[in-house]
Amino acid sequence: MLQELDTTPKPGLVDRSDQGAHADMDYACFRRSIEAVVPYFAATGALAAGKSPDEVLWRKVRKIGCEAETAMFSATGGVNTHKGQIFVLMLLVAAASSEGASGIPGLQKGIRIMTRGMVYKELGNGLHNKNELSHGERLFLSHGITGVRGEAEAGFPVIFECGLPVYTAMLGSGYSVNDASLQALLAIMCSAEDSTVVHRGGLEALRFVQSSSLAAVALGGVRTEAGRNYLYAMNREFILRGLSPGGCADLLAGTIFVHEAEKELRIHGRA
Ligand SMILES: CC(C)(COP(=O)(O)OP(=O)(O)OC[C@H]1O[C@@H](n2cnc3c(N)ncnc32)[C@H](O[C@H]2O[C@H](COP(=O)(O)OP(=O)(O)OP(=O)(O)O)[C@@H](O)[C@H]2O)[C@@H]1O)[C@@H](O)C(=O)NCCC(=O)NCCS
Ligand SMILES: Nc1ncnc2[nH]cnc12
Repeated sequence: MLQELDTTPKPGLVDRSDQGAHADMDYACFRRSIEAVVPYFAATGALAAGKSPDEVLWRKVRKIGCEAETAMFSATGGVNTHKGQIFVLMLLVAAASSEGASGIPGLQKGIRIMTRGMVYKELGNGLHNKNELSHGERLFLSHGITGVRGEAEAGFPVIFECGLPVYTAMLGSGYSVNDASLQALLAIMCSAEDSTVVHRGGLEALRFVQSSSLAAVALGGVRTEAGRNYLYAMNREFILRGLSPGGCADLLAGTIFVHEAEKELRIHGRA
């Protein structure tokens, strides 16, 4: 979580140099949020150890996730800093600590089993009767967007097929952790259906985020001066338009976690 926060310059997002397109949160607020939620991940890892990654485990993990969300809101004074990230990382921590984890295929399989049917159960069924809807729920009804739940049920393809290969290749070529994270974020932004972006600016904003990320990658991203300049310009433009790809930041944190978890699993002979 810290590495995601520290990655700079992230377009429209809070980082070491600015607070992106956010009036209500800054770097210090994110640090408080991280401090508040970290213990819940340790609890999830301990709970999942040696267990099958199934619906029973996920129900228990989700309860811890809800507690983490409550701790986040009380640390930030009610600001949603990490709701999506808590959800993504809880799932990944549970899958990586569980019995089923053996390398990337095992990790993805565990996630898919734990979240099987989630989109239908939580979005496709009965939302019309709910009094209060979250942004994600509302966007499902208006645009059919499945957001973080759809990503999870599909086994986080944006992490495993976009973020992770780019992150690993960049580190393997000798780039810094910051550069590798930025390049992975661009790859994620090219593909993710980020409901935070759609909530703020509609489908047009999502197309803008995806096409400007593609343009940045085409220029070489952080690997060229032109790409770096473009990235700074993207940050200015996202701030002007009030765009924050918060869901993509969550998937970057997931990418970083998977990279580290894969090393750990290899060390312990489970990859
Ligand atoms: C499943 C839960 C995440 C709950 O879902 P919920 O329906 O409550 O929330 P959503 O609106 O669907 O948002 C989920 C957050 O997921 C992130 N996200 C969006 N798209 C993607 C994606 N494609 N892949 C991954 N992640 C995605 C995103 O989080 C980030 O953005 C947040 C900041 O957004 P911002 O616009 O600045 O702030 P808001 O307050 O949201 O808007 P304003 O009102 O200010 O305009 C930041 O958090 C980032 O992390 C989405 O926000 C999970 O919470 C859950 O399981 N909850 C428990 C449900 C339950 O079981 N309840 C019963 C008892 S506890
Ligand atoms: N660094 C960040 N800035 C804004 N929203 C986020 N959601 C998760 N990480 C974020």
